[in-house]
Amino acid sequence: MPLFATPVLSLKASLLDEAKTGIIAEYKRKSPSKGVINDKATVTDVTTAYTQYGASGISVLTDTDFFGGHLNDLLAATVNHIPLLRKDFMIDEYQVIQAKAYGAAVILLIAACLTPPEVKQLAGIAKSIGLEVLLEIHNEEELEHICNDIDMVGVNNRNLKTFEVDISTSLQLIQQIPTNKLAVTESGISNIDTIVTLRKAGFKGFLIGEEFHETARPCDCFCRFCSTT
Ligand SMILES: O=P(O)(O)OC[C@@H](O)[C@@H](O)c1c[nH]c2ccccc12
Repeated sequence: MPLFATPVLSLKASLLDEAKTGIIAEYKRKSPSKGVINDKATVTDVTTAYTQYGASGISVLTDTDFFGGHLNDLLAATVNHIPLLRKDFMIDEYQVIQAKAYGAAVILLIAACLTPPEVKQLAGIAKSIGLEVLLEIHNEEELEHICNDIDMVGVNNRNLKTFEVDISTSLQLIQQIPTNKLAVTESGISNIDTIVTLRKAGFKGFLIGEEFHETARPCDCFCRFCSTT
């Protein structure tokens, strides 16, 4: 079967499945805010454990400069039968096609990096090749970037300029996210109580990275979360 005709998994359906945790677990080597996060655990080991312990989806950073990731990390994660999000700064059609070729089910479009017409264009291309689209917003103005081809809206709790995280960003913006778009909350989630609060507010997806890398074995931290969510 030609690559582009192969069916992809749906992150949206997986997040709506109440038998699962709603967690999108991230594989991350380093970040501009924290420096080195994980330089030991391999992408295959970590993503396999995330899958086994009940993640609804997996986010793989493919940006090299800031996050130490690579497209081959995405490919390595495809050994698992789980929706994969390509986490990168997407600005070009080529990257969307590349995401599909390396096994992603979903792309991230960051409103802060794109104009509303650019979001529309890239989201349209993604949908035409069977990918889902997660639009990331940080503030009220960026709600303007939401268009038909967006499946999920992610509120990033991390301020891109100061790197500070504030969960109230999610709690405020959820009220204005259209009800036909699945709401995801991103960054700075470090305990189960926060998930409970955000779930009550209406979020169906919880994107978590750093917290799972607090030990040399990210799956141990994930396991602790999942036994109680
Ligand atoms: O590691 P955290 O604080 O749990 O955050 C994960 C994820 O939300 C974060 O990595 C992220 C959210 N949006 C991004 C855009 C680009 C790079 C990274 C990100």
